[in-house]
Amino acid sequence: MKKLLEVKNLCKDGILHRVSFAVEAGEMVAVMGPSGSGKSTLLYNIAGLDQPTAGEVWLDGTEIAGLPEDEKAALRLHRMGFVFQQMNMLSNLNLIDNILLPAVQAQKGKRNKTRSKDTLIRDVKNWMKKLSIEELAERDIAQVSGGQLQRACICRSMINAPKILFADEPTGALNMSAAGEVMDEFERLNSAGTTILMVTHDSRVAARCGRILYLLDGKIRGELELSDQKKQTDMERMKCVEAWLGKMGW
Ligand SMILES: Nc1ncnc2c1ncn2[C@@H]1O[C@H](COP(=O)(O)OP(=O)(O)OP(=O)(O)O)[C@@H](O)[C@H]1O
Repeated sequence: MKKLLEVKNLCKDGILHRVSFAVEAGEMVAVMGPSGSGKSTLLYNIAGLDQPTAGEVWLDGTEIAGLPEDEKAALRLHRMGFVFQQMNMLSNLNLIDNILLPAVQAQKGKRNKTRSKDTLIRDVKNWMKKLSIEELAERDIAQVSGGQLQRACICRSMINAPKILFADEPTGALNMSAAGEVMDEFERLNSAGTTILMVTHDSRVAARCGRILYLLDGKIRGELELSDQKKQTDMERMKCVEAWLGKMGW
């Protein structure tokens, strides 16, 4: 399989210490580790939302960390999707306009508009339908549940067909059933070919990924491969993850 993301000796102030790993196209990988171990910092530095102090981040053949800010922003818009616990939706826009926004931004400045406004709206509605929130298009973001809002964030993150989706505690603010639904969506996206790198505290969530990286004090201390255990039940996979986390000192 082709390496889509390659992180080489990434350092950030005193937080990350020469972190190296790769993610292949089509993988769904979780990053776990104790609070303060540097998981969010790792995600932000990989995704170009923060500037590493040293090291390289290669996405699909482009080194991101050394790029000027405007080029990084363009890469984020066109090739990356983001789903965060805080969700970062704009409160002055309704649900559909929040999802539409990055799609409209991606068309700006393009001499040959690849998607007309009607096409963009159709694409947004298609995503909302896929994630069962099409009835909520006109609602304010304060008028939907946490799970529905997180599904809207997933629509927004997918609207420009990213190469990779970054998620920081995407189920952190959700109850168990909403978290399960959000994970169902991630699994569907991953099965359809989207590569996903997510930070989670939840072993139930991590057990649904193909691989888990364990971060401690800003270093990767272990890795658990789960892709060969697809035939196991969710409960068996979770037990396997919890046993491994126990060995890692979780
Ligand atoms: N902007 C910042 N400036 C300075 N230190 C920071 C900053 N952001 C985070 N830190 C520190 O870096 C360390 C790692 O933080 P980070 O948020 O990456 O950890 P985490 O593993 O994601 O934690 P949690 O699981 O609690 O979200 C912590 O000690 C934190 O206090």
